Amino acid sequence: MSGRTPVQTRPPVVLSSFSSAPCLRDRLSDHLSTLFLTCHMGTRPAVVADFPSDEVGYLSGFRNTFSSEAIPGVLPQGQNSPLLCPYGLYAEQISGTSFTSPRELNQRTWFYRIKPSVTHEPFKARVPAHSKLLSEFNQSNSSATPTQLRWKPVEIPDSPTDFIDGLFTVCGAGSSSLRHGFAIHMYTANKSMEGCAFCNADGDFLVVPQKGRLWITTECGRLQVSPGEIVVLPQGFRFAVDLPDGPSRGYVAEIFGTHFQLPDLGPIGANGLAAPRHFLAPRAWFEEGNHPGYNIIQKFGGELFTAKQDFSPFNVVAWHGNYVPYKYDLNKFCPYNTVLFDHSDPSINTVLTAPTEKHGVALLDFVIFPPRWLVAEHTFRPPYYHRNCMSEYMGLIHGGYEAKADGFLPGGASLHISMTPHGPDTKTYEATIAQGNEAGPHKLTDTMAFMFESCLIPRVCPWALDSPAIDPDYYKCWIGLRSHFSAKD
Ligand SMILES: O=C(O)Cc1cc(O)ccc1O
Ligand SMILES: [Fe+2]
Repeated sequence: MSGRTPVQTRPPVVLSSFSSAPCLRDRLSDHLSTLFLTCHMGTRPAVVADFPSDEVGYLSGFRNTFSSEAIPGVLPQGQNSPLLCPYGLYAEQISGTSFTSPRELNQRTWFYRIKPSVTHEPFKARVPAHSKLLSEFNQSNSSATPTQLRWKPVEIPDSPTDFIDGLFTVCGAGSSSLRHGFAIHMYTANKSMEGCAFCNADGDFLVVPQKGRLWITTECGRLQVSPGEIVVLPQGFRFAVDLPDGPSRGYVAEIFGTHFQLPDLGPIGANGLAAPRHFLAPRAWFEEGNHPGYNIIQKFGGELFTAKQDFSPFNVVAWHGNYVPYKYDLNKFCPYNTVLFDHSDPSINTVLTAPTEKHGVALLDFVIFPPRWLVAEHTFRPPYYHRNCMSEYMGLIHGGYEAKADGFLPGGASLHISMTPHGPDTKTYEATIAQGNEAGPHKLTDTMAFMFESCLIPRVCPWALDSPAIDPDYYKCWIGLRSHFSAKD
């Protein structure tokens, strides 16, 4: 993938004309990357040329402690908070866990930035308010329903809509203010965010783009995320989403009070599933100069607040720490499965898990159903019929899903809440039985479905239940299942 395609991304930044210190860009040393030079030499163009390519653009590893500097020598050595930081930068820490969290869980990052993020006018309720975001679920704002729910892909709007305006909550449980729970959102958007950055004070976003790439600028640097990849934007990070392809759609899981981890591998061993080195964090990248009227849009308690400032928040010249945004390519996942008989539980393909305090019980598991070989003998190979104490929200990135012959489309979704029965539709059942025991090895191709699975029971938002995308006939996909019973086998 080339990261060098010119595209309209961030709006122009007016370069500072009053700085008494030499401008940072005049102090670039020779070995700066071309990438950096493109963005920062000369008068800053209205077009930012490129986002990083996967080959060179990122730092690799899950939960590593990273260091990154856009100008060599900027990172203070030997301490976090020198009286004067190199190049006259401000030191600022972002804490993703309490100061006293155990060391193996503790997450924080130090930013070295041109101005600290506190330099803004007071937060005010955003006008117009966003009416379709929730971060606390109760009887007054959402419904509990045990029925099987399915949605067709939501239409992408014609009117100009950016990532923030196009985000809407589907369902969730718990509360961001009690630091326990989750929300599932979708977004449909068609234009880049302009003159503003988003900051989610409520929780971490795990974004699953289904259509259209997302070019995401964060305080740690920039990430290019394509459908088939996911990105985690942790609580409190400021970010802006550009849409180089225009119309875009995707899914978002938001978790309150915890962060994602890699699952333990148990008897699988030391390797397999998602490899730590395939998680990619951005390299330091910054914008310099004045930007009058820049808005920070903060989601706090599910409501949006805005604060004005006169500079871009993407002014971090160097950083170090282990609390970072990151992306992961689902095609790099190494799936495990049954090799002789029976159907493995879907937990076998967990990419990331957000734990609760109960061992083995997830606040939110992110599980995928990637292309893979099916080889099980004398086995009903599609997902079994089941009821689960956990709740299952599913989405489809591309292709088809093995349990549904039709009706579950890329960009669509389903929700099977705790103990609600579900499983393969009638067509899938009949076709599988028709193959008989002689089915040989078969490769599932052109598919990438996923599931957000939670121990909490989500309530569904009224606009999701009333949506024109809801499939009122979903239950009919099972109604045709006939009795094959015969008292004599
Ligand atoms: O319901 C679903 O389609 C998800 C799912 C898949 C599977 O292979 C086994 C159990 C399960 O819940
Ligand atoms: Fe299921």
